[in-house]
Amino acid sequence: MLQKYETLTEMHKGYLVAVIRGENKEEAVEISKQAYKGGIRSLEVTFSTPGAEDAIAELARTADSDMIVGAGTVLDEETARIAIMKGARYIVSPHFDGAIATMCNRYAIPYLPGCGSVTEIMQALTFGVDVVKLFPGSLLGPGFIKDVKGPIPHVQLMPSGGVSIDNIDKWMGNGAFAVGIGSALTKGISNGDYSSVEKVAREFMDKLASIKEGQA
Ligand SMILES: O=C(O)C(=O)C[C@H](O)[C@H](O)COP(=O)(O)O
Repeated sequence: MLQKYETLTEMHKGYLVAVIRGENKEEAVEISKQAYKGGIRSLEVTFSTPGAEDAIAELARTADSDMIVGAGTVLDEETARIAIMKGARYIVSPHFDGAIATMCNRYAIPYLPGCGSVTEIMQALTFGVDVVKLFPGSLLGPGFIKDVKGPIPHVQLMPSGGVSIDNIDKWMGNGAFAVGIGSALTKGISNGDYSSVEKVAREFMDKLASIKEGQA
């Protein structure tokens, strides 16, 4: 299978995408490692982190084979190219940008652009996007997915923004492809102690397992 589709398949299977926003490269790497220890395989290192490209390079270099390192908050195609060259396996942005889509297509890297309307979603699909990020998820709400999948059943949507342990079942129940989790994962960090990230990641993993069990 083309690596692009392996990446998306793994993201769907793992279901949780950790959105990593650090004060610096070291913090981004530490949060990523803790999230991975807690069971989350997909790590989206955001470019709001100074030195994000170095964090991506380090994680991609040392990654266990099942770690999927991607780049988030990618605002332009130049940043997308840097991230891809450093080893990012997917690119996420808060908005849709045709130039980023074109750059990602050139390297067969999945692009997950943030969209908040059906027009934006259709524009993204037209540019070859396979999975659209719903952003901000907290404003759109889980029902948005079901509503959009009425007229556009083939669309794959990954909400990000406001996803928590208390609403993940609703996102899943409405057909989300995967979910992005940022602040819920890092809110317990205090005084350089990052162990809370592993703990919260485990709680998300447990919650996911119990939702899946309930569905079976
Ligand atoms: O900028 C991007 O490309 C993003 O991926 C934005 C993130 O999805 C949200 O910032 C995460 O939101 P919270 O989980 O509420 O912290």
